Amino acid sequence: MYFAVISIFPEMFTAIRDFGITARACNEGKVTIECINPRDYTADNYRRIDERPYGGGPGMVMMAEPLAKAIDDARSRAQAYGCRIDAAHCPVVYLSPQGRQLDEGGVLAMSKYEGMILLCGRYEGIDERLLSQYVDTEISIGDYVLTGGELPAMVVMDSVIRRLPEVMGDAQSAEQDSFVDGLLDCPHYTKPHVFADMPVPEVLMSGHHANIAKWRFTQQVQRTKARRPDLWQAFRPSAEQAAWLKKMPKDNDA
Ligand SMILES: NC(=O)c1ccc(N[C@@H]2CC[C@@H](O)C2)nc1
Repeated sequence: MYFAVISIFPEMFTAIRDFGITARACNEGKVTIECINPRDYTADNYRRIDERPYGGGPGMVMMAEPLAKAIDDARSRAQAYGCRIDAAHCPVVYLSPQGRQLDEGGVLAMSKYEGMILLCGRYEGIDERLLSQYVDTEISIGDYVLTGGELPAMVVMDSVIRRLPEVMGDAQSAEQDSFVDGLLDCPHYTKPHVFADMPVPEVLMSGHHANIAKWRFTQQVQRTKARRPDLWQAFRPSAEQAAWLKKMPKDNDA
């Protein structure tokens, strides 16, 4: 999968290109992340990419032209990579608090794209004419304002890359993540067997895989009910999960 990020701070993206699963996916050629700096598309000696806002007010606004040229270049790079560069296969995505809130369903949908061009703003934002002309969809990672779109862009790329079939090594581990089956994750334990006088729950030491699976599901149900009643309301159990729920002691229905 191809990602182009348009940002005046390309060095920030070492955070996902140089570490962990996302770095491995890049090194194995399963993912390409190209950083495109709008400053490289300016015509003046000062490499201006921002200007004072029309109508007055504080701060600066990012100018349309350098971003337009950067997006055009990103599209031709995506095409060279093999992407069809329409909105259905390789959308231009603007990260902003005005966007559609990112959730696991949206992540799964984005993991089907051939590529994505992620537009990262700074200052007070980007000239509206660039957004209306070039942006296919806006995404928000939450109802809060950040100094730039780079961290949201990395959140989007991280969550999408880990859902790519060719990247999910042990598919099970991704399946058991919070939200993937609509429930929060269960607790996890590893060595040592006793920590701070607390032993690991016996069932996990039993080697009885069916009991372990049931215990983990029960933990997910209890946690989801306690911490995210909204998720519990929306939860649609599989046939197997519905059977297990029926057998759960009443207190689990608290
Ligand atoms: N919640 C979010 O996903 C989010 C995205 C971007 C952002 N800030 C940038 C800086 C200027 C403008 O481009 C928007 N803040 C919050």
